[in-house]
Amino acid sequence: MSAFPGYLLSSNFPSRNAVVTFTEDLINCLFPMVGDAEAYTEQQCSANISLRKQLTEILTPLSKRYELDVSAITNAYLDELANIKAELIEDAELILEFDPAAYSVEEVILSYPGFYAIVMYRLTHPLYKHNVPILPRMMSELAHSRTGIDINAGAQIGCPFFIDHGTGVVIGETSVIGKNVKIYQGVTLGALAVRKEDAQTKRHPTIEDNVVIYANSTILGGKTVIGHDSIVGGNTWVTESIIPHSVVYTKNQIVVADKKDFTEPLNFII
Ligand SMILES: CC(=O)OC[C@H](N)C(=O)O
Repeated sequence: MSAFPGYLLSSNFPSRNAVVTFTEDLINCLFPMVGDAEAYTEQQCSANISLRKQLTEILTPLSKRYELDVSAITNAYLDELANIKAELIEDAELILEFDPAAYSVEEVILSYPGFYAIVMYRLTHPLYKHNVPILPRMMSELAHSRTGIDINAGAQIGCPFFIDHGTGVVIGETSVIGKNVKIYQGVTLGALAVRKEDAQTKRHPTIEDNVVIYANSTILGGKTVIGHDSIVGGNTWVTESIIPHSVVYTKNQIVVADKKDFTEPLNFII
């Protein structure tokens, strides 16, 4: 009988509880009214004493297994929080501006699952860029389990970004999304083929600025580009690039692209 792999007994990994606490504290520092506002004063958060300690405690055991400069990563990450917060406020304001069912930016911040998923994405992406293993995935899967929205920390997502309703949204690791993009529940930005040997290649689509993708549409492939200012209608299957200013939708099970009400570029039937 083969022995169990040693990692099962290793203490070199972050505990789930530590990751949940770190995540909650991060969010409470960015948006004190989400948690216990009095416990997270601006002063405390700018000092980041507790966050620094927590991140160091999470990364130190990982650094025994992976090459990580714990203090450089921790400093760089905490320095990034102010920019992350500024971007998130822009995201929340776009949601308020675009969703007729949103009545205040506070409502968006406190309640929208799409906003929560974007918060977690913006908090995990810098960790991914610093080549931190496991932690960003644990955080994004926490958001996935809470919202049904699966955004891989490796995706590159511009600001502002809007996800409405959100359940079932999947945004793959090598997706690139421009500014001012809006997506609805069930949208998949996925790979055309799932092969382990493609791990280092761009497998997921590029969505340019000002695109809207309505519910349950699936856009696949690393070379697939949805041109800026386009609309992808609900339930549409797209595996080829779409030129800017298109409207793409499914009609009688056939995908067609029509001319949008713009003066320039012509559209085409695919
Ligand atoms: C979203 C998606 O295409 O997932 C498939 C696989 N995990 C990959 O990243 O390629």
